[in-house]
Amino acid sequence: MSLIRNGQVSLQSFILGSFVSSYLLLSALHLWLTAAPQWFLWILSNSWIYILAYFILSNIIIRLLYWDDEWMVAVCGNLTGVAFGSGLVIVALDLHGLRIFGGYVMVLAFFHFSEYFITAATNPTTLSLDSYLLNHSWAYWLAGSASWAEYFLELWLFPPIKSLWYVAAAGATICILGEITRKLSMITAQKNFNHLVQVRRQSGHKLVTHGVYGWFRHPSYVGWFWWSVGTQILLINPVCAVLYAVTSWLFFKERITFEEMTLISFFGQEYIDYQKRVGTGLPFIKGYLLQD
Ligand SMILES: C[S@@+](CC[C@H](N)C(=O)[O-])C[C@H]1O[C@@H](n2cnc3c(N)ncnc32)[C@H](O)[C@@H]1O
Repeated sequence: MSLIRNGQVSLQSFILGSFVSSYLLLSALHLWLTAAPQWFLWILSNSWIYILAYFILSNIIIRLLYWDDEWMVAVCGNLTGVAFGSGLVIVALDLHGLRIFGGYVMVLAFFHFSEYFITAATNPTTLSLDSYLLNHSWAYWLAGSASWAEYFLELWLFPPIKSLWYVAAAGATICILGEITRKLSMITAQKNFNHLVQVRRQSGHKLVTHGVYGWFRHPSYVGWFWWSVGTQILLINPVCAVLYAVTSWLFFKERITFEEMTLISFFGQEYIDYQKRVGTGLPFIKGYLLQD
């Protein structure tokens, strides 16, 4: 599996961005940094100033290193990297008591970076800036905004519920398992996986039924469904946990029905036999069954 240039750019810029977590090392060493210039010690005196300064500096470095379409790939890679590294700083230092939110930021940032990176590694011909899924849909970011609003409102009104660390740990575990399932699907399906549901069969498109596709017919949707619900359990957001479960379920039910209509038109009896052997993987979703 070779990695095309934009995949490398994305990885390099994600790593550059995530080095914002160097704050942890530098702040631990600050007593030994007496010879450092005053302005540097001032930046180091406040984690948020350091994060902002690092973000600006890393964007300048990226502007100097990458050109044309590589630049925007690097801007997005760096953005997800800085978010991931900042989340790590917040988790490690429990900044303002926001450890759980920091963990959520790490999960979110890694998801978007890895969507691009795994697409670059497995199906590079379909790779575009959209592969970061940062511009997924207005509904996706509306849902994100609602979850941030719920988190901070409840943190303000009922702070004790936001310290149920074992609930957050269960949410983080669900996110990690969902993320692994989704990425395993992309790696298993390779060029047969596409972020956009195909309505015409591409040459070379083969039906995948092995690996995770032997467990579920829609493993990447299973992974994404549980990942999205897991983010709300991680944030200990009871309202959004229910809303995310219901809206994601409705979304995937409709999408799977449509996708299976196309898959039956591509693969005919081969897909119908596959439907008989393997379930969709999502609770109470049967898919598009011709005999119904
Ligand atoms: C976003 S991918 C999702 C794949 C699958 N629904 C899943 O959850 O892992 C959508 C594309 O995968 C293709 N696809 C779905 N299931 C497939 C399978 N078992 N074998 C090959 N292609 C498949 C569809 O044609 C569609 O273009």
